[in-house]
Amino acid sequence: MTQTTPHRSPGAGPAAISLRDATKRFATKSGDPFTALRDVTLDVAAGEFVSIVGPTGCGKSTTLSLVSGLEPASAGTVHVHGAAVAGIPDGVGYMFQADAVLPWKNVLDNVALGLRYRGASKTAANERARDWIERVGLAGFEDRYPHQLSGGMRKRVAMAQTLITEPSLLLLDEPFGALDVQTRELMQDELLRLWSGTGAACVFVTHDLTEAISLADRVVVMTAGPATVKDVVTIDLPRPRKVEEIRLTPEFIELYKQVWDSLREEVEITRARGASRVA
Ligand SMILES: Nc1ncnc2c1ncn2[C@@H]1O[C@H](COP(=O)(O)OP(=O)(O)OP(=O)(O)O)[C@@H](O)[C@H]1O
Repeated sequence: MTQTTPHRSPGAGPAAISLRDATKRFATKSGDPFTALRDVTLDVAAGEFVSIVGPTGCGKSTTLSLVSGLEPASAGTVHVHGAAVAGIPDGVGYMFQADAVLPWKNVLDNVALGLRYRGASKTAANERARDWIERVGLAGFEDRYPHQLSGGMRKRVAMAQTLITEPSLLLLDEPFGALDVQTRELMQDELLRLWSGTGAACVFVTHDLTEAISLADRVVVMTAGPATVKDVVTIDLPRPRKVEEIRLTPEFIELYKQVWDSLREEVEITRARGASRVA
């Protein structure tokens, strides 16, 4: 189950993302730096889907911040497509739990936004946006504003908004966390459908082990904070996957046990710390 570093699929191509002993310390008011992440070593290949799970507050989002260039590493290295990360690398697409759709723009303008920022003409951007709106199942809703859409529909807009720029790195931070269970499963299937064949390296942070396993080629289990990689579990389930079906298979249940066995200890450590703080 556990691989030795660097954590990487056998036979995979050159790493799209490569962290080596990446450590992140934040300055604090007391003057003592707070270590959020320590010695994280991880490779993600182009076209690979990696889920990151770990106890609450351990440093999962911070890992994404290092890859996206939002935060510099305090020690160690972070490379994207072979180049050291300094600022936001080209080709990064980000999706968070909170919608990034702009309430004052309609669906068409929201989806076209990324291309417009990159200098595409309105006609060209709108044409591509209409295509993506169709791909995410929202044809006919181009003129609607975000408040006129359901949570799942807004998530579809966010997906189209992210994918229209054809990112080579897709960083997803609990993107479906706020959705009801049925919509969430639907969106997971949609994400796999839209991502498959794009060649994008995908890093997906979630608290939900079922979601992590259903989507990924590998699940990275992080330790209690400051987080480092504890285990990497290879998810050798066939693709294409239908998430609601694959979850019922004995292979899936076995993988779930493996991931949970690894994670449980870290969750207990985190809970014990929380209890000692309020004792
Ligand atoms: N800018 C910052 N300044 C100081 N501390 C920070 C900063 N960003 C994150 N932290 C701290 O770093 C630790 C890791 O945070 P992070 O958000 O990466 O955890 P997480 O695993 O994504 O959390 P969750 O599971 O709750 O989503 C936390 O203790 C957090 O308070």
